[in-house]
Amino acid sequence: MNLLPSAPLGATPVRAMTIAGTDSGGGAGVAADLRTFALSGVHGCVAVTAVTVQNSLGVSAVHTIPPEVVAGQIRAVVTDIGVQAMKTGMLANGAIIDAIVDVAAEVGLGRDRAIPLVVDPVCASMHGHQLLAPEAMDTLRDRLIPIATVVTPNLDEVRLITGIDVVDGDTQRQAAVVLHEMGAQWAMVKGGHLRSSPRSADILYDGTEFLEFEHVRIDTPHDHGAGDTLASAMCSALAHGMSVPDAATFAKAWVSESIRWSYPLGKGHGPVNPLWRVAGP
Ligand SMILES: Nc1ncnc2c1ncn2[C@@H]1O[C@H](COP(=O)(O)OP(=O)(O)O)[C@@H](O)[C@H]1O
Ligand SMILES: Cc1ncc(COP(=O)(O)OP(=O)(O)O)c(N)n1
Repeated sequence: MNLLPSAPLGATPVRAMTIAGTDSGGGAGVAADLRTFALSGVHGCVAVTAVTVQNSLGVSAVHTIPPEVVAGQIRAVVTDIGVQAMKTGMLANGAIIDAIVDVAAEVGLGRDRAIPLVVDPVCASMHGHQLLAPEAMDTLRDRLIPIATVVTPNLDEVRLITGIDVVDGDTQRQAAVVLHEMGAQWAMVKGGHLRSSPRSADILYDGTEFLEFEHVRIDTPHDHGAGDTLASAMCSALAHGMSVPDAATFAKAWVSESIRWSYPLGKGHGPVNPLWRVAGP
């Protein structure tokens, strides 16, 4: 695959910010995003939204950060360091989403503004633990999705956001149309959960054409953090100035390799592994 360039040693790299939760097991959330940012030539900045007590078996507790502290982290970074792209992951509740959307208008974040925004609408962990309060769904739909440069739901998230039960390529495309109509500039509907298919195919749509990104389904239980890794790779590519379709091509290849080289960790699901990028023989 084509890799993204790193800045010469001593020079300031491009910057991106993740607005997301922490995973104490290090597999998903902020930890996953920072791994992908660093390995794709991007200096990663962080706005923490929540701390999760999490391991390979699941999430057992969540502590949320006050909305004004989330907004403060974003404002502090944009006004000093400057970023070329941002992504959201776990946002925990509607008040945090409101704070992000409000500060986004102030700092020029979102579609048709200076800083592109990848929205990974994380609602629950792979074990079913809630990572977004159900009452925040309207705020996600009505306020955050309309400022997304790209929104990247998995099929469970698609069902919660659009009510569409994706069972094949046709329903996957229907869901992409609805997400675009909700205001996202591009919708990428991920097909990782269509487990009966021998290929894992994601559909990208911008209101005019459907683009498909697919890879043979890799047989592994160690896929924790796959969604975060796809979205952060897309964010890195956008920070480097790539178009959304080119960023999606990069991100799909990046996450596929990272799933291929995932490893066991703990007693449950291990993480996907972007360290293939630097691993030696
Ligand atoms: N077993 C797999 N083999 C190859 N690609 C996969 C596999 N599982 C997921 N993917 C890809 O990983 C990315 C994350 O997908 P998905 O599992 O649907 O999201 P999430 O991790 O948010 O639940 C997508 O690009 C998807 O196609
Ligand atoms: C803190 C935190 N953020 C996000 C997730 C979800 O990770 P994701 O890659 O979307 O999916 P799973 O690995 O849970 O399938 C998380 N678990 N924790």
